[in-house]
Amino acid sequence: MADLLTADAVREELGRLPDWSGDPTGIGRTAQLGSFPAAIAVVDRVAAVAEELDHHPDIDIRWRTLTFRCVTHSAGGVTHRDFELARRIDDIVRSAA
Ligand SMILES: C[C@H](O)[C@H](O)[C@H]1CNC2=NC(N)=NC(=O)C2=N1
Repeated sequence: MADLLTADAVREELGRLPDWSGDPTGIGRTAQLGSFPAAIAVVDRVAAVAEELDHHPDIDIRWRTLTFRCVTHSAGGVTHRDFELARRIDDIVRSAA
């Protein structure tokens, strides 16, 4: 099981990810894409990465605004795997924007 990060460690990692906020119970970001199909294309790419990492974000879809939340359910909080996934989500959003 992956190790839970402390509140300090979560704060430090969040300092490197300006679009993300959160605490040891979860981290999240929103992303507004240009259209609903563009948002769904991002979700599709995130799905592929989630399968690759075997780590899956919670995703809320509202027209062209996506909200991602990352938490390691099996650990009951935030781990390094959530930050790895968050960075991969940022890469995808960046290349789609
Ligand atoms: C069996 C498989 O590794 C687990 O169920 C994985 C799948 N994806 C997951 N994703 C997230 N975010 N947390 C988990 O605990 C988790 N567990």
